[in-house]
Formats: sequence, C-alpha cells, structure tokens
Amino acid sequence: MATAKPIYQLATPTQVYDNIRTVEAQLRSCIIDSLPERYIWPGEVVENLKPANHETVAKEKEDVVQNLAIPVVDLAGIDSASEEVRARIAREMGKACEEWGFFQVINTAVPAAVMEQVNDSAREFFALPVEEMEKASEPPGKPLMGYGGRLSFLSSKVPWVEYLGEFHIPEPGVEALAKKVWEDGNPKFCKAITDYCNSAEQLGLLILELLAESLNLPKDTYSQHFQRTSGYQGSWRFNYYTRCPRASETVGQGPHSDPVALTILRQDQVPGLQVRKGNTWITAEPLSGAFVVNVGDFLQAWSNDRFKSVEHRAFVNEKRERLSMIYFMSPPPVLNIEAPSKLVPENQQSVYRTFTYAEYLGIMFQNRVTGDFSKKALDYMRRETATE
Ligand SMILES: O=C(O)CCC(=O)C(=O)O
Ligand SMILES: [Fe+2]
Repeated sequence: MATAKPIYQLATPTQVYDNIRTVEAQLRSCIIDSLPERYIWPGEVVENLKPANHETVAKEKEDVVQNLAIPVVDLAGIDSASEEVRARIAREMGKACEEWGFFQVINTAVPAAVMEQVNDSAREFFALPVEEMEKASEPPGKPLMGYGGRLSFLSSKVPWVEYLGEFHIPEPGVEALAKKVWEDGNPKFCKAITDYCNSAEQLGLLILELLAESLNLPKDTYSQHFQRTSGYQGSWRFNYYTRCPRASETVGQGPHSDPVALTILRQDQVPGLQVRKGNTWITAEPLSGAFVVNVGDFLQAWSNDRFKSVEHRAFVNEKRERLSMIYFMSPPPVLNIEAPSKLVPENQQSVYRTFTYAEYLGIMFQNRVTGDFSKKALDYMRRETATE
C-alpha cells in the first residue's frame, strides 16, 4: 500500500540562498563585479566544462572523442506483436545501461502535444517576476521541491540553476503548488504537468520492463515496485539555467549521480548535460523528440552493478538560457533493495548489502551535513568484501 509520506527531511536546517536572477542582474549592472564565492566551483570541476565533443575540443583529443555519443535507442515497433523486435530493443537498452548508464530514447509513445504543453507551462512559470516565482518556494528542509535556487544538496557549492518541482506520486501533485502562484490555480498549467508526469511514468515503466528483460529476469522484476499502489515516489522537476555572465566559473549542476532508480529527462535544443565516460565528459546532444534516460543509484544496486549510475553534470552559458524537464522514479522508501539472486554468481554475495531508500537518504544527508561528498551514498552500502 501507499506509504504515508515522502521522505525529504534534512538533518539540519538548510541555508536559503539569494535568487540567481538577482545575482545575474547585479552582475550585468556592475553592482557586483564577480560571482559570489558560493557559485564559484573548483578548477577541477569547471575545467573543460565546454563540451569535449564540441568546437572547443583540443585538437589532439578530437580523434578520441569524436565518435563517442550516448547511445540512441529507437522504440519504433515496440508495440508490434513481434517478440523479436522487443528483445532487440531490450538488448540495446541493457547494453547502453551497462556501458554508459545513459541512453537517449526516440519514438516513444509520449505525445508531442503533451511535451509542447509542458514546455510552454515551464517557460510560463520561469518568465514570472522573481517575487511571483518565490510564492512557490518551500521552507528549508524540503530540498528540490517547489521553486528555488538549488540548495547545495549534492555538493558543497551552489550550482547556477533554478528549479520548480513537486511529487507526482504520492500526492500532493501540482495543484497545491499552482494555487500558491496563481489565484485560479492555473488549470492549464496543472493539466500540462499532470499529463506529462503520467506519460513519463508510462515510459519509465516500459523502460524498467525492458531493462529487466535484458537481464533475463521476469519483466516485472523492477516495474512491480513502481505501481501507484506500491508506494513508489515519482517527482517532476524543471531545471532552468538562466544566462550566466561568468559561465566559465560555475556549473549548472556539479558532477553527481542521481539518488533515484530512473531519470527521464527532456532537454531543449541548448546543450548542457554532460556524461562521464572514463576521463572524458561527453555532451548529451540535444535530439529533437528524444528523452535522455539514466540509471540512478538504486538500479545500479538492484542490478548487482550490471547497470551503472554514472556521474553527469551540466554547464551553463552566457548567451542562452536552457530548460530541462525531468521525471524521477524512486523506489518505495521502506522497500528492501537487493539484487535478484539470478544476477549474483554462485557462491558469491551480492555487491551491496540489503538497504532501503530511507537508509540511503539518511547517509546522503549526513554527507551533506559533514560536507564530505567524496564518497557517494551507494558506496556505503557496498559489502566490505566487495570493495577493493
Ligand atoms: O538539466 C540537466 O540537463 C541535468 C539535470 C540533472 O542532472 C539533475 O537534475 O539531476
Ligand atoms: Fe542528475
């Protein structure tokens, strides 16, 4: 049955930062002449921030990276009765998740009109004056929900991004949020977001089935935990990266892996998302109509490390703002995550001990409090014997 409440309690009160729009305006009108220190990321993070596979690439690196691109999985034909087509698609998807942790998926069943409406709605919100947007802010302690400048949730520095987000499953949904901003609750906005979440959820369930099939597991191995009645947590978030007058000093998102099972992202035509491949960062090239999908930490554990939850980051730029719209799927907080025995070689233990999302979040927040981001939460779940 549905669990009572989403878990988002921070261990300590969180600082609320200034609004990025204000900082941007101050920089442009020379009231301040540099980015506030909290937005300035260390050299090793901002280094090579421009896409390695873009025009700024150093010539000698070009040969190495030019053929590297996040795999594209085409869902065309998935609804045909052909088991062969489905099995091929599942194999491609599984391979992408093993080798990259990321893929772009095209020809999904998500209607273009749904994506157009949600895109318009997101932009309608971010075009509001700051005071209006701030009506959707949540108090500290509920990170990444409502409207905000990103709190330093996954990092000790503040990224150059604004967000708007809320839980889709379980409720409250978007209505309560919209009522804070618009007197009439903006029914069109609510419908756009609800339709988007419902479509993204369906896509996510199909992907989870295909990924299980790719591992020769029963197709509902993962998807059964992401039903409306299972208490899974589904949330939507829009990331809006305004133009940044000092784009080379900061990031839109610092390097992180996602603390979820599955992430489904629609980006606009402005590049920004980069995925780690070995020692290189590869840009997820904007592909019209595609969703960028990635494995989160839970799916990595749940697949006994077959699928990889890979580090990614986002850069910002001086000339163009950028919008990404995301649907995150997280397991029920109290569900025991353990790799199916079929994935664990005989006479061996699973790579991770059994743990719950709630336990994982506790560790993640603890890291935040101590400011130690050197080890990700998932690594604390690794069995001693499995670490080198
Ligand atoms: O906006 C993007 O392209 C990346 C966003 C992201 O990685 C996140 O919000 O977790
Ligand atoms: Fe992410």
